[in-house]
Amino acid sequence: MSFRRVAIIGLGLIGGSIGLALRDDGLGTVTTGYDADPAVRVRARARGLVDHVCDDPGEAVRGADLVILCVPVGAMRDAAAAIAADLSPHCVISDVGSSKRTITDALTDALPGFEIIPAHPVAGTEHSGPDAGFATLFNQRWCIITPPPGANPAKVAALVDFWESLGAMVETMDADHHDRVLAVTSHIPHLIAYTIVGTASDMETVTRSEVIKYSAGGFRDFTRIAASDPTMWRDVFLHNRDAVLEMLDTFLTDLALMREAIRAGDGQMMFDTFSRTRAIRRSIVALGQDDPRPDFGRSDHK
Ligand SMILES: NC(=O)C1=CN([C@@H]2O[C@H](COP(=O)(O)OP(=O)(O)OC[C@H]3O[C@@H](n4cnc5c(N)ncnc54)[C@H](O)[C@@H]3O)[C@@H](O)[C@H]2O)C=CC1
Ligand SMILES: O=C(O)C(=O)Cc1ccc(O)cc1
Repeated sequence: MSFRRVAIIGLGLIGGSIGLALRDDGLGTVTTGYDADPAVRVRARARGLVDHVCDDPGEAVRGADLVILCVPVGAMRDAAAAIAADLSPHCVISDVGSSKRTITDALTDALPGFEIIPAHPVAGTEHSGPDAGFATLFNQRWCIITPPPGANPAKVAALVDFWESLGAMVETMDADHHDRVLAVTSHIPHLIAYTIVGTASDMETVTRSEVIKYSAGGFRDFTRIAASDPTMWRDVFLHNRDAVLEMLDTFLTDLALMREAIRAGDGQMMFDTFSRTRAIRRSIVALGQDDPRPDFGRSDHK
């Protein structure tokens, strides 16, 4: 089976990118969309993010065989409740949220009896909103699908095909495992970036203009991440709390070891750690998993 009518709820960076990628896929998929913000709907129409931008969530999902919720993690439950009465009984409900356990539970609660197959494209940028999306966002990027126990295998396979048709590479895993993996590979790195940029701007002995003027490559990379959407990231930390706290404890232990090595002048410890981490970066590049977007990995990008 394949999805002929796809409804996208939330027409920001991710929803808009899915709509644009579907427009370019040549499969004739019909797309509808809705966003709670009227100004976003205006921009979505102007950019042609979907074939039909609707002013009502029910109208957007009527007749759809795939509905994808592309709203902040904390808005998933309300977005699901707003479409419940208008969903076709056969349709698949999915999402793109950055954490998976609480979303799965919220969607299962809000939409009893529907086929819910959560997903997370591990692809994005620090930009958000209806002008941020682009059709190639998912090319060669991973999309993790977290089918709940008992999910219909044919519908899971159709969702895998769907993401592959957008250019993604697909992996399936359990929602709890997803949340622990992403806590360490995405959520804590964002937390570190938000914190270090905040620390630098709060310092009394270094002025804010010096921070901006002399920011070296590493700090500039942190400022890009720390420019990510505050609503989205607040929701990620509220919803992936347990996994983030668990990984954060491990990270703080390692950071304390590093502080001790610096205090004690233990160059060997630092050299060994930095050599190990350099090897990880080199494996990512060798696998072609560094960012394929032009200029994206450069320290002087905007
Ligand atoms: N930004 C990124 O790099 C990535 C984000 N994600 C996930 O994708 C989801 C969407 O993120 P973005 O597209 O970046 O956010 P965005 O802020 O660009 O777009 C979200 C849109 O949802 C709309 N919205 C909020 N509540 C709504 C509701 N109840 N009903 C309908 N529309 C509603 C907002 O008006 C906004 O236009 C989030 O759950 C996020 O965790 C996943 C991968 C990457
Ligand atoms: O901009 C970046 O570097 C990102 O890491 C984008 C991103 C943000 C959230 C996700 O759930 C997945 C990818």
